[in-house]
Amino acid sequence: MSKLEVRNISKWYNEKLAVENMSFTVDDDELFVLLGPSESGKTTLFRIICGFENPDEGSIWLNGYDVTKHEAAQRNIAVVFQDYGLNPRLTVYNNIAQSLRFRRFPKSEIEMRIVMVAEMLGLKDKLQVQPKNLSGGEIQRVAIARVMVKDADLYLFDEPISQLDPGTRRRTRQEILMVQRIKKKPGIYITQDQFEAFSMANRIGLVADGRIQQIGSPDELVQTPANLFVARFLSDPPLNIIEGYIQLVGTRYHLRSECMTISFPPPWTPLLSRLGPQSKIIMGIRANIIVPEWSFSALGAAPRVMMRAQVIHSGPLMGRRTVLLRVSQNVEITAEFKDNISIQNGQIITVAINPDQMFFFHPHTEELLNPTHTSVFSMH
Ligand SMILES: Nc1ncnc2c1ncn2[C@@H]1O[C@H](COP(=O)(O)OP(=O)(O)OP(=O)(O)O)[C@@H](O)[C@H]1O
Repeated sequence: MSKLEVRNISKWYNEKLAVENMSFTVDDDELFVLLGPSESGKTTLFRIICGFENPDEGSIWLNGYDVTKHEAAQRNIAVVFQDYGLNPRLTVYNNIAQSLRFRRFPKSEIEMRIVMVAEMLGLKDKLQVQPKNLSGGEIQRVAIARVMVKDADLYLFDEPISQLDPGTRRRTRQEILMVQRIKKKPGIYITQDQFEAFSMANRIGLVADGRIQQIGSPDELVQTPANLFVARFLSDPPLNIIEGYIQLVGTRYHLRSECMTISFPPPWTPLLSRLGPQSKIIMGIRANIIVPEWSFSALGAAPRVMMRAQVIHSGPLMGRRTVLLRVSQNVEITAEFKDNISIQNGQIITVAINPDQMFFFHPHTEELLNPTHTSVFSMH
C-alpha cells in the first residue's frame, strides 16, 4: 500500500492562519488536484507535505507511516517545482542524474534510466545542453524527466505549467498524466487554473482562505457545489447571483425576488421552515441553464420559471453566444445560448430556467441548500 494521508494540518504565519485543519487522502494511481486562487494556502500545504515546513498541528502519513517529523530528504517524494528548480551550471543529463547519484544508484543504472526517459520526453538531443540554452517547454520536460527517473512514493507538481504557451501546456499535461500512469503512485497537482484541474484530476480539493471548501470528482463539484464560493469559482461566464425572500403561502413556501417567483415543492418545507419567516435566500444561476424561447422544445416536460427579458448586449464566444439580459428594473443576468441565432440589442425575449438546475444558498453560511440531493422540482 502506498498512500498519502494529510491529517488535520494547520499552519500559522504570525497572526495569519495560512492552512486551517486540512485533511484528505490520495490513493495509489490517483491524481489529486489542489485547486484554488492565489494565497489560498496551496503552496504552504505543499511545503508541509514535502517536509520543507513544519505544521503547527496535524500530521502527514505516507505508506502508513507518520513522516511529519522526517526531514525532506528522508521522505521519498519527487517534486516538480513552480520554477523547475534546475541547476543552471549542470547539463540536462547531470540535472536528471542528481537525485539518482544522491541515492547511490550504479552508473550504468543511471544511464539506462536517463536514456529511457529522454527518449519518452523527446530530450535525447538535449542531454549535454545547459538549461540556459533550452526553451520553456524543454526546461519543463527536464523537470518532469527528473521526477520520472525516480521511484518515489509520492509525486508532487506545483503549478508546473503556468508559464508555458497553450500548445506546450497541453503537451506537458499529457506528460504529467503519463508519469502517473507509469508510476501508479499518489500524485498531487497544484494549480489556480480550473480548466487544468478539470482536464487532469481524478479528484479535486478546492481551497480558499486556507480551508478546503470541497473535495470531489470534477462532476461532483460542478453539479453539487458545497457553497457559493465553489459555485462561483467553477462558473464561466460568471455565476448570476440573485437574492430572494421566502414566504409561506398556505402550506407551501415561495421564493420571491424582483424578477421571479418560485414555488418550492413539499420536500423543501422542513428545511425552509428552519430558516425562519421571510428569510433571505441566495440563488445561483449558471449562464448555460437559461433557455431562450426558440429552444423551449429542448426543455420537454421539465419544470420551468419564465421571465421576460430585454437584450442589453450580446457577443459571440467560440460558437456560443453570451447575452446580457435585463430581467427587471435592477437585475441583469448573463445567459449563454448554444446556437448562434442573431439577436438585436433592445429585443424583448422570453427565457426559461429549470429550477432543478438552480442553486439555492443559505443566507449566512452560503452553503448549498439541498433537501434531498435529487431533482425535487421535476417530481411535483
Ligand atoms: N513564509 C511566509 N511568511 C508569512 N506569510 C506567509 C508565508 N508563506 C505564505 N504566507 C501567507 O500564507 C497565505 C497562504 O499563502 P500560500 O503561498 O500558501 O498560498 P497559495 O495558494 O500557494 O498562493 P499562490 O497560488 O499565489 O502561490 C498567504 O496569505 C501568504 O501571504
